[in-house]
Parts: sequence; structure tokens; C-alpha cells
Amino acid sequence: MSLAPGYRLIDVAPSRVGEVLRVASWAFADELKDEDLPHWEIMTPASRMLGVEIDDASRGTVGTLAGVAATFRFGMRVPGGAEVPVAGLTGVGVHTGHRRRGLLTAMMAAHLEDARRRGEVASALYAAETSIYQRFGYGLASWQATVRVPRGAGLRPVPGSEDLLVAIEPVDPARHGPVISSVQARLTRPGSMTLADPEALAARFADPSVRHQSEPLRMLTVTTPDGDPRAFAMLRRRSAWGDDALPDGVVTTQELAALDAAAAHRLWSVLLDIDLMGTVTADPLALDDPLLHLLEDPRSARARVFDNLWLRLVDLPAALEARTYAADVDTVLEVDDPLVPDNTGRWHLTVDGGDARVAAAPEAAPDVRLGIADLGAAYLGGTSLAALASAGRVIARDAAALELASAAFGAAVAPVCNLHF
Ligand SMILES: CC(=O)SCCNC(=O)CCNC(=O)[C@H](O)C(C)(C)COP(=O)(O)OP(=O)(O)OC[C@H]1O[C@@H](n2cnc3c(N)ncnc32)[C@H](O)[C@@H]1OP(=O)(O)O
Repeated sequence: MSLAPGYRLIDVAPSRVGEVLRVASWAFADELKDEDLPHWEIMTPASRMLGVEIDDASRGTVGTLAGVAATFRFGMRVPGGAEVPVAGLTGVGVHTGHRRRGLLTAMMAAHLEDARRRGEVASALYAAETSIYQRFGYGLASWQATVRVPRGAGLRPVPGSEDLLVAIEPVDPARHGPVISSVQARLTRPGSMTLADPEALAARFADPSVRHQSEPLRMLTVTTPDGDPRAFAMLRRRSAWGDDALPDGVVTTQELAALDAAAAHRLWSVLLDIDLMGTVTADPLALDDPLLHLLEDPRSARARVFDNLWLRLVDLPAALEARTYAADVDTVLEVDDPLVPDNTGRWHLTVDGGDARVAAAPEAAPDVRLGIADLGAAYLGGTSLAALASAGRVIARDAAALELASAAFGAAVAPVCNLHF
């Protein structure tokens, strides 16, 4: 869909962040309260916004924003432990009065071009509706569990948990920013994001009232006795009382992470034992999150599964060479990418002793044919090529070629992005 006449695509100056938020609040049907404005601003990467504006002669207005989008710069962990630069698309919205005139399409083309120019190998997002972004080459790269665990649920013991120290405090960006950065930087799970970009780190601390009817954000930290942060959870409590006068409050974590089994155990033993609370809700957790293996009764997690990261490879050879593979492989992928033609074509992927090489191979016979969205889905090892083939999305030369490629793209643990953006 091309941009309707009268609209123009622009880079939006940071000083216009208030206008951007007003368009987004129209698009998301939110009420933008004055007192929440500073929080929404913290949540918006103002240094990197684009938009579509229009002049309205009948009203005498010039340059009114009608569509907006913004981008964080993240480092994303990929299988094997490398960190790749990734564009984290957020706050996409088209004013309700301007929808379906090609504004999003124009902004997506500009976003992908911008990411390529900056050397980001992929673009990642959380989708408001899952049908929106596949047409732009995004694939479903990770699933997440949302859990609701009853207070007091039993955990299997983990040695070392008791030695760790715990603090619960009001969130404080100066004190807790380094804690979050330090833990995020050491997570090894594919899809984890590191927070070198100050705007991406600051966004963790936004706390608009529309997001909760509960206390302000609190920070739970787990550290070694010498002060090394090993886990954190940002959380809120909401008090509630049952009909029978029993306390039945809810703890909601905004995001949480733990670096090892002892830290996960300590974190969850605190979360599951907060006075007056009846339930802990937490997401986004990986489908193999340690909690599910720590619980004596895993079903008590009452997990529901949702899509997590949608991933779009921007620089195919750089992305494929950055990760490691579960097995050596020698395969030719034929990839179709209508929006980024440089990615289109046949690519020879050879993995030898863990070292991946990717070379254009226009003459080679393809082993596996797929669209760029499906390659994005498979990239973190969370969606198998075999599963995509079973849905007719990936076409392989034969069963053996599919099995080899699918096994190579696997990962030791399920990917997840544990940060909302
Ligand atoms: C990463 C994030 O920030 S996710 C947040 C996304 N934002 C929202 O959901 C807020 C509410 N919705 C909106 O603001 C707008 O409807 C948007 C941004 C989803 C779409 O913007 P528009 O300018 O209307 O999209 P545009 O006109 O470019 O449409 C492009 C194509 O996508 C399709 N499309 C657009 N929105 C949707 C949708 N919600 N579901 C399914 N298809 C959609 C259009 O039909 C069109 O298809 P076509 O090319 O086959 O005709």
C-alpha cells in the first residue's frame, strides 16, 4: 500500500515527543493524563522517532502528525552467546482518522532502511496485533509464558540460595539502573536484550498510573554478600480481600531476570512469600523458565502462552554468521524478501566446527526455500524449520535436507525477551 497523497514521511525531532504521544494515545485508545506524560516520555526513545505528517488547509494547520513510531537500540543475545545490534521498534500508532492510507507501510520502509544504515542486523518488536507485522517480514521468534502462581507454592531446594541477600525498595533509576544493566548484560538466553542505550535503560523505570491500580513500582534485588547483583524483579502489589475477609492481594512483576539457579530460587522464594498477597503474576517467561522446573507442582504456575518477540532480519548474512548452530551443516537457503532485496536470493550456509560462513550462491540448488519472516522466526532457535515446514511455510528439497537444517538452527534453551518495550 503506498502513502496516500498529502502525507509526508519525516524524522520527528525529540522536542515533539508530546505530539508523538498524543497520536499514540489516539491509536491505542488511551487517555493521556498530564501527570503521566513524564512517564510516557521516559518510555519513548525520543532521539529516534519517525512519523508521517499532513497539512490541513481547511483548519489552517501545517505539519500535523498523523502516524508515529520510535526505536530503541538494543543488543540482542543470539544462540552461542554473541550480542548483535538490534532495532527495537515501539510506540507505533496511526491516528484513528488516518488509518489504512499507507502510513504504517511508509514508516516500516523507513524504519528498515534506518536500521540497515545503522548496522543493526535485525528489527524486533512486540506486536499489538499479531496480524500486523508479518507482511513486513517479521516472524514469531519466541513464545512467552504468563504465569499466575499461588502464594506459598513449594520450590525444590537449590544450594546457595540461602547465602544470597535480598532487598525490596522503591525503584530508583540511579541505584537500580546499574543492577538491571549488569544482570541483563550477563543473561545468555537467546532473545535477551542488553541495555547499553541510555534510553532503553531509562524506559525500565516508567510507571504511568494507567498501567496499574496498585502501588508504584518496587525493586526486588538479589545480590551476593559482596554486592554482585544476581537477580532482580520490578514489581507492584495490589491489595485485595476475599469475601471471607482473607487477604488475596496480587503481586505483578513488570520484568524479572536471574543469572543462575540459586538466584532464581531466592527471587521466587521471596516473590511467593509476600504478606497479604494471594497470587504472583509474572511475564514474559521463557517456555522453559527455571521457575517451571523449580516448582514442586509445575501445574500450579497456571501458565498461559503468548507470542513474545517478532523478529525481522535486516542484514541476513551478518545475522546468520553472528549465531552458532546446534550442528555442523552445509545447506543452501533460498530466501524471498520483497522489502529488503539484498536479502533475497540463494545463500550458502556452512557451519564447520561451530564457525558459520554465509555466502551468496545464486547458481546453487536450494535445499530449503523460505520467506524472510520464517527465517526470522527460526533465527533464535525457538521456532523450528521443521515446524514451519509442517505448516507449509518452509519448503525443503527432501526430508533429510529439512532435518539437517532444522537441527542446526535449534538452540539449547527456548528464546525469550524478558523486557517489555
Ligand atoms: C511495535 C508496536 O508498536 S505494535 C503497535 C501497533 N499499533 C496499534 O496497534 C495501534 C492501533 N492501530 C494503528 O495505529 C494502525 O491501525 C496500525 C499502525 C496498526 C496500521 O496503520 P495503517 O497506517 O492503517 O496501516 P497501512 O495503511 O499502512 O496498512 C498496511 C497494510 O496492513 C494492513 N493492516 C493494518 N493494520 C492492520 C491490523 N491491525 N490488522 C491486520 N492488518 C492490518 C492493512 O489492511 C494494509 O493491508 P494491504 O496493504 O493488504 O491493504
